[in-house]
Amino acid sequence: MDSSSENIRAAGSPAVPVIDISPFRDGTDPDGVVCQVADACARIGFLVIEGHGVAPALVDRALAASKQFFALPPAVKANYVADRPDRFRGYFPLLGQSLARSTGDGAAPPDLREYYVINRVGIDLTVPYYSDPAKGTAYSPNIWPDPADAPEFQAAFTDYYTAMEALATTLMQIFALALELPRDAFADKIDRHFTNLVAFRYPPLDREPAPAQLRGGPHADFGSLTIVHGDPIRGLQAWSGGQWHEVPEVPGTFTVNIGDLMAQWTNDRWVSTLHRVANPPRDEWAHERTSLVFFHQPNFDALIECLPSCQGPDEPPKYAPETSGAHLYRKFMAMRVT
Ligand SMILES: O=C(O)CCC(=O)C(=O)O
Ligand SMILES: [Fe+2]
Repeated sequence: MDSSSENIRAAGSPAVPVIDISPFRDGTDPDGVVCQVADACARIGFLVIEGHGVAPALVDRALAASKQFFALPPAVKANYVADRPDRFRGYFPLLGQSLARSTGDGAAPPDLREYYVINRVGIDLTVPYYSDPAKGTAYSPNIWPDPADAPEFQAAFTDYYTAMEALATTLMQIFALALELPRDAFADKIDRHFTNLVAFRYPPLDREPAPAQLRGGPHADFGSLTIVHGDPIRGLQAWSGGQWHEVPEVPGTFTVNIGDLMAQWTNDRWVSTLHRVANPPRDEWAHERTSLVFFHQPNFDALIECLPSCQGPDEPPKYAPETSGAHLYRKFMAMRVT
């Protein structure tokens, strides 16, 4: 089987470990957590975390607000489409983008999903770093739904974003230690991050999808790490060891996966794993899936180059140094279908 094969059912996945990170957060056994995370990042690039400290009510509010927004008529949702395609904010209609195109497959069909994107909250975007024209649309203000259309959306997403930002900071500290670096080694690369938080809706299927068309085509993520709150409606699958593995979506947990920039930093010692959102089997076509995904993205001008600790005499850097911003925009623009 190759990674483009269209199987729906994947292997169960003992390969993706469930890791309780509370001993790191409360300081009772930080090394134990660091070891488990290092192993998962090197082996499969996916882990499921519990003991993260994010209140379930925050997740529930963000999910409820997403569902309320997506239930609006298409003509209303269209009011929230950004004014230009490289401004990654607001509403993206069904069939407008293709994840697989980001991997160079320019003919891949569009993904079976719609979504809503927000970026930084709680900071002053008029300060020179953020308003600098050289940063393009990276630090554009958010597009918020009118409260008349989705009353809880802005508050729920602001709170969820803030919680994910704190969790990502903790994870980047765990990552630094797992790479035998000081705990704050990444701090000055992520203090002006431009992370997208995206609510995805994968609607029910009402017909056989086109050949190779999936809810989310095969791709690797673009940033440092991704934090996914999935749904009981499964579908997230990771490619490893020559087969697709179902990523366990355990209630109360988050799935974390490594993105391209972490692979570039570590010279592929850690894997930015190919993954996809598979279509449900025929008898589950009526089930829709809603996910909340935090795509942690280092500072726009952070130069991502092989960490000295990941470079040996026989391991020259595999990737040319590249900024976080350049990498992300290259990938974003490749995903466009319409
Ligand atoms: O919706 C999901 O669960 C994950 C989607 C995904 O992998 C992506 O958009 O990069
Ligand atoms: Fe992804």
